[in-house]
Amino acid sequence: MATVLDDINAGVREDMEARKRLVSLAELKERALAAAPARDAWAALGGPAALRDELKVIAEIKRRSPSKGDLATIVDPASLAVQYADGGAAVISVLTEKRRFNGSLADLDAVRASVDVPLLRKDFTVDEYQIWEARAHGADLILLIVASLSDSELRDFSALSRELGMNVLVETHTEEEIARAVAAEARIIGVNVRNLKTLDVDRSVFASLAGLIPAEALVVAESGVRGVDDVSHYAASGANAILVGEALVSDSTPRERIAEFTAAGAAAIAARA
Ligand SMILES: O=C(O)c1ccccc1NCC(=O)[C@H](O)[C@H](O)COP(=O)(O)O
Repeated sequence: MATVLDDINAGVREDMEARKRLVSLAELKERALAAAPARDAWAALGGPAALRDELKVIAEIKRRSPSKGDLATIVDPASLAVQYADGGAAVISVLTEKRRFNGSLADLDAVRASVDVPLLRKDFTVDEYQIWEARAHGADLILLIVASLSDSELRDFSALSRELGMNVLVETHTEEEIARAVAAEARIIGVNVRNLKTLDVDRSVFASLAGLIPAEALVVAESGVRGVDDVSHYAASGANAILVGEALVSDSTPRERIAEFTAAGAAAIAARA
């Protein structure tokens, strides 16, 4: 039976084929190679293990989700991104998937023009075209979801992203997926506590898997942050960064929220040391 993730990926492929008819891969490559160099998302998220002294926040611009429907009316993603940056977000994630999340590359362009922090193009990457597209639109980091890709795709897409100067957030949800991410030499590994096949959110998944990730890799806890208790839980369980969508887009003071999450994370990390 097809899962939610299968359906999303099928829609992503269809939409991408339509974009390919408007902008060829050759044209996209020219644009990507002419773009300003990518910012260092690895360093922004803490860099080498010895330098990681606080919890970093990846703040997401997320309009809608398959699990919750419409989350927020984001009239101006650029001004939301400025609030995220002012609050201290290390990286801003922009969901560009159209059908299920109501995102777009126009959102990514608007955010790129408004802030200088590294940007994650948050999409369901299934084709190298999307990687060239991410770079052409100013992204610094892309998402690869292990559950959607073969080992060779994982390796090839990671290599291409690195060649273009970008970092890769490799997303996992199980022990086996972490082993595959490590084998692909991922340097930034996310554990998404949302099961993308069932949409269940189980925050305990993070603590059960984070310890399997090698110390050199940056560990990102993805999804399920609703308040400071969740932040403290993830930081105490080994997160170097958290990826937060819903809690920020549905808050009237996202800047203050990010500062609050950063402080809660720092306290939990200090207690862990
Ligand atoms: O958010 C969903 O419902 C969803 C469903 C299917 C595939 C992916 C989905 N979300 C992508 C994400 O991983 C989240 O946007 C991200 O981790 C932030 O999560 P949250 O803070 O819980 O909004």
